[in-house]
Amino acid sequence: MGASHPEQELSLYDRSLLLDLDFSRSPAKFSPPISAANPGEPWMKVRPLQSGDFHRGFLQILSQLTSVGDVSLAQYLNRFAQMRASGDYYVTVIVDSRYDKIIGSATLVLEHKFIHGCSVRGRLEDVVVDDTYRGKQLGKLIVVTVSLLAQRLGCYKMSLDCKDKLIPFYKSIGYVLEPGNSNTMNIRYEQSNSISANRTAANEPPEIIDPS
Ligand SMILES: CC(=O)SCCNC(=O)CCNC(=O)[C@H](O)C(C)(C)COP(=O)(O)OP(=O)(O)OC[C@H]1O[C@@H](n2cnc3c(N)ncnc32)[C@H](O)[C@@H]1OP(=O)(O)O
Repeated sequence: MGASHPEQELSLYDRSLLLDLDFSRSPAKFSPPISAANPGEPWMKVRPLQSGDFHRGFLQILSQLTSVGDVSLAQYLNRFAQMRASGDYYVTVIVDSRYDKIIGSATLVLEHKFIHGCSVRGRLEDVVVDDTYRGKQLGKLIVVTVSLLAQRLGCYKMSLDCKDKLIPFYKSIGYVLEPGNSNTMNIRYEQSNSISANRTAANEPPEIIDPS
């Protein structure tokens, strides 16, 4: 596993944003204390998603959360480049450097608004920890990391959708069910006739493919 030229890899966002996050601002309790800068083990790193993470099992770990589908390297790199160019996607991963493998991930998406004086809201998406590493505070570590990042980036609030059984997990990190305002509603669409379904990796713009 691992990319052959990691020094040429692109980072989704500026890694230095993670180094001075103040974990004492989070209501989450860590025992022993850990942070994004010091995750507790020398072989563990918390960092932005990189262009080479396709080869480090990033999509495989997402498949422990939901269906990923048959995503090619070209599709991964195109999506990575789109997210990077937008500046609104903070996909953050935990790496086990002993095996050069992704073991956890969470995404902060920034939603730009006109309301509240052109404010920015954070959305917490796609939280997952590799099943062989669960129960070791890594879920809390990655969620607190992106939640503090949202605060650092000026979000006025951060929201998430989750299954009922995970409510205690998110409550322990400071998320609350707001009375009268805690419903998730969805409408699901057939993908077959959508514009994006017809935009395959082959006919997407080739110039945004990263060389690494
Ligand atoms: C916004 C979203 O993306 S929601 C989707 C969340 N992701 C998933 O459901 C994917 C599958 N599940 C996972 O990847 C993991 O179980 C995670 C990310 C939910 C938790 O990761 P872990 O590394 O095991 O969590 P961690 O060790 O930090 O546990 C923190 C606390 O939450 C509790 N907890 C963890 N998972 C669960 C769970 N499934 N149900 C209830 N409590 C839980 C732990 O007991 C622990 O409690 P403690 O602090 O009192 O000891």
